Amino acid sequence: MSDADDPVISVRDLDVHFEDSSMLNSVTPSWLSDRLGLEEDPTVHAVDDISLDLGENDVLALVGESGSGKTTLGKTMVGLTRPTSGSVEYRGHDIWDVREGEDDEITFEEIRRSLQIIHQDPGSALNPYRSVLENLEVPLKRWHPELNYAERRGRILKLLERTGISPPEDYAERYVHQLSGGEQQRVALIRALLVEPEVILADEAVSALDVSLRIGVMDLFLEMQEIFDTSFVFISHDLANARYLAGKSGGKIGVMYLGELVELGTAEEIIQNPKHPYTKVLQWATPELDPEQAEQAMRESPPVRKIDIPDATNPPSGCRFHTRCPKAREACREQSPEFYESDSDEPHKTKCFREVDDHEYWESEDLVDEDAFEESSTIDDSSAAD
Ligand SMILES: Nc1ncnc2c1ncn2[C@@H]1O[C@H](COP(=O)(O)OP(=O)(O)OP(=O)(O)O)[C@@H](O)[C@H]1O
Repeated sequence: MSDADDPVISVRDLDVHFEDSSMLNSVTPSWLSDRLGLEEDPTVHAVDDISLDLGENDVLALVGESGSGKTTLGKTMVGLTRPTSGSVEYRGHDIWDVREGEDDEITFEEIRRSLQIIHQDPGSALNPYRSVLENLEVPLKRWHPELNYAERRGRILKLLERTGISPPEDYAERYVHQLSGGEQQRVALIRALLVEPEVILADEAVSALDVSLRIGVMDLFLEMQEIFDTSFVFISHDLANARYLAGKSGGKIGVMYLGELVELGTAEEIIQNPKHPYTKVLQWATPELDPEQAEQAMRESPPVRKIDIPDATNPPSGCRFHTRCPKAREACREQSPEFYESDSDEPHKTKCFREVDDHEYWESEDLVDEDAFEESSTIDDSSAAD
């Protein structure tokens, strides 16, 4: 973070829970739920007890498997999802107090403008029946009504050119469906940038792109971040993408597991010196991070126990990863670890008792037997890192 004293977004003790409205629960009468052992109105712990800051011109890459709470955390950070408890502040103002008129020092409109989102499917933010120019005029008309048509067009053409969409006059007249996936994502980024936001939440924004196009779009994010001084919250299930973005921008990687932030640190710390056993699983499942070591590692068992991935409606007691962790001991089942500062030169925090030399973890009984590991030939990469 560029200025630790003045975060743009500040998250404190954040919980976001949902009532489970899955089909099975919503259509099952209560007498049958009882028989099937389904919990009535089970609560999904999408995000639990997370605190973090996002500074100016900062990059935070959130990684973790599907359902770990990345999107929920990101959307709550930009004011799209309401916290169940805890707070999310934009420049010292509780976003939901502002939204509900309890803080009128700034307007909610101002917050909405400052915190933008781009999605995995850029088409969802763009109207397919309008030209690129017409699509990009929408935010400018809303937020800069003082501009006339020629001024709007001038700004849009300049940004198209800057983001590598050339010739801009030609592309401005095209319809969205006439653009490639990479071009659509660039236009979605321009749409977000045109309102001069302070933070852009990019939710799996490169996942749908061909591998060859991903680097180009990530480079564009980095270039735009520098030019516009915009902070990025970048969500990805892929540790390699997270490393690329956070590493090149001097940002951080946050690793999530079952609704909790389990490790947070600079990209190099997370990649070169991972502390949490779950981060080591993600690293194992991302061989492109270090192809030389990966070849050896793939011959060994993955560092995770062979069990069904727990459910966010009923997270395990104590450390949530203890049911899969190869290092789990009795203390992990009984107590929840705090977010301990790791012993390294760069900022690095880990939610694991192994960071505390004199923790009773070290004296408690092992929970793991040798047969409990995945066969390396049968592990499903998508379950480890998807
Ligand atoms: N509106 C909602 N109502 C009920 N449950 C929800 C809702 N939104 C998310 N969840 C649940 O919250 C948990 C976290 O979901 P979330 O989408 O934040 O995870 P994620 O890490 O972004 O996953 P993915 O990569 O699959 O999008 C999941 O169990 C999900 O099913």
